[in-house]
Amino acid sequence: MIHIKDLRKTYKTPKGIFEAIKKIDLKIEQGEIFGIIGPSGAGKSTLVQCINLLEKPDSGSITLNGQVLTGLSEIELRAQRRRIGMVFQSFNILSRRTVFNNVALPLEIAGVKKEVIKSRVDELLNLVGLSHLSDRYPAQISGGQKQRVGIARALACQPDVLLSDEATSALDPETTANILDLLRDINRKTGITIVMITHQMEVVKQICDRVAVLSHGAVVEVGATADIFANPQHDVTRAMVSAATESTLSEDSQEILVERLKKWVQENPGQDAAIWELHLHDSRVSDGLFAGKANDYGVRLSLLQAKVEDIKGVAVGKLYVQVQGSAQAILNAQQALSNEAGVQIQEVAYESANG
Ligand SMILES: Nc1ncnc2c1ncn2[C@@H]1O[C@H](COP(=O)(O)OP(=O)(O)OP(=O)(O)O)[C@@H](O)[C@H]1O
Repeated sequence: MIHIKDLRKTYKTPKGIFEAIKKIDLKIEQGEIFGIIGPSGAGKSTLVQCINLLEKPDSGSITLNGQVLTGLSEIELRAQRRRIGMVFQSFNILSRRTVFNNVALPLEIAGVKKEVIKSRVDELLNLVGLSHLSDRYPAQISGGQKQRVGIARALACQPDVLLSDEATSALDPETTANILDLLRDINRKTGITIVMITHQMEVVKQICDRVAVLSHGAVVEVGATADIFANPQHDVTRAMVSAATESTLSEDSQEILVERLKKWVQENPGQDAAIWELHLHDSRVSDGLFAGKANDYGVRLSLLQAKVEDIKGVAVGKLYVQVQGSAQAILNAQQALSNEAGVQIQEVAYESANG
């Protein structure tokens, strides 16, 4: 659908040539919601500008449904731009036009007949849930509603792709979730391909089928969202996944738990006890841990705290457990769980019977 091949883009700076995009190769399939994520400065905006034809790459190509977009004349570019609907972080809607007239604008520019515009805009406002606000001005609607106008306007000319550039970054979490639900709904109803450029792993987690992780102008990892969350390979991805699935023990709870751990060891001579933080990346942990395997190693596990989410069918999160048994049994269990069950274990506290 979209094929980005060997894309490179440099900028001239007073310090010399800066490689904003070193080399990007990506294939985005028809009908999918594809996320492009990366930290600040990774090259996301540069990539968006190359895809929407506002920046000319130094080399490489971008093909949309078989049509090579790079290397077109200005007139050809103008026509091709209509095939890509853009949604922006700052909404970019016109304050002097009503909701209806904002959505109608691209159709007016394209020279579409008035009655066709009316029915098309009505249909779009219905799709984004804004029919009742069609006569309002931007100052009279909320941020989330403004973004709905932006989405309806982006879809007006029936583009092949919806390119969302940080569309939810300025919105609160609840409104973000509503806008993401709307985008997923539009994707299901119309089959349109959606490319989500974002620095928020939350966005990827909620709606993207696949994701590419960008760092320093290159794709460092690409795959199905569930796989990326379950088994992140690159440091940048790991940091982003970890931040998005964060669950930590507060200092207060940690103190209380450590006190309890000490007490337990005093009351149970010859036994050690520890608190482990387990990083859960797939369902193996439930088989490997709570289905009784821990018993095989002569330790007892009890759950202290857990934050586990289902991301496209994969359990991702963190568990805190208390583990009790002989020093050797705890060590054996730790090694077996990390080696055989692939569970990442970090020791938060350890109390030994020997003091
Ligand atoms: N016109 C320009 N001239 C020189 N350098 C630029 C220009 N535009 C971007 N850059 C540099 O290219 C790199 C990538 O920038 P870009 O804006 O594409 O990153 P980004 O991932 O979108 O970051 P952010 O999330 O902060 O917007 C940055 O180091 C930036 O300073």
